[in-house]
Amino acid sequence: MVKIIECPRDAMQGIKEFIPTELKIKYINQLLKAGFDTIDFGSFVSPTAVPQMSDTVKVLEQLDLSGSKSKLLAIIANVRGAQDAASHNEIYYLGFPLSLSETFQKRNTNKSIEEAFAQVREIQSICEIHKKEFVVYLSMGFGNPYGDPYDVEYVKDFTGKLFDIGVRIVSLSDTIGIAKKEDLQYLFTSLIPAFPRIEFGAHLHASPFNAVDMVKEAYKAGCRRFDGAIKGFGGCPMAKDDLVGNIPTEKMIEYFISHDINTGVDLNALEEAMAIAGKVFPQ
Ligand SMILES: CC(C)C(=O)C(=O)O
Repeated sequence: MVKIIECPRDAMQGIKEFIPTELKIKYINQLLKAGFDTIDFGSFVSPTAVPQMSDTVKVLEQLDLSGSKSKLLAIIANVRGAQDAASHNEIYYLGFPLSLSETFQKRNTNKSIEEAFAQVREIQSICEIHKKEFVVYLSMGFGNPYGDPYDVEYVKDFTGKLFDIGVRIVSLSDTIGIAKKEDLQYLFTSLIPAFPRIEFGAHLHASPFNAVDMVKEAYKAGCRRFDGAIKGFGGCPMAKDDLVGNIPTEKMIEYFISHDINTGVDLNALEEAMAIAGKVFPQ
């Protein structure tokens, strides 16, 4: 069994033209019928920084969770966002991107890694108080284009610090799609045995041509938690001008089905969601 985290938030956030709230609601409600483990549905971040996500609360209010086995995840970028998100009972996971690259951390949040880590500490305790699960995304998890220090020992050390403050889910995020198969293999096979009490995930960005190969490599290396977005839409608008898409969910599912690996996803409901995606995203 693998956990599939469908990320309409990541797919939508970089689109300049505002997607009508009603259409977002319709799309996410269909995704909720498809049986994904989790839906990364929105973010509690500055509407100036990410205007597309400014209607996250309105969207949340109209989501139909009855009968859905999916859990909702909201991305947050600071303590205030965490408090806002934690006040909503429907939200199960808070997800915080913490960069392994000092340059990207500053560019993305105007904070140093040390300052961001102090926020992680506070958010961890907010999650404990509000009984939320906390997912830390290690952005630039496979290296960075800025020449900032990076190697597997550095990632291990970072993960150890997160473990020490109580974090139990860490998702390695290939923010700009630079991971190679060997990196996935090396990183997951080093981290998973070193931290048996942490659930590791893969939030990959890749071209449609090598997306499935990347998933395959991460799976072989022991990863069981995978983020994706239907048709590979999306990418991080803070990282690059030309977005590198998400892993196309339907391709990932095709791969798992062909290897008899259960995803829990209902293919008919997925197909219906893909039809709506055609209206949500500019082609
Ligand atoms: C917030 C994280 C998960 C992200 O979208 C990324 O790093 O691409």
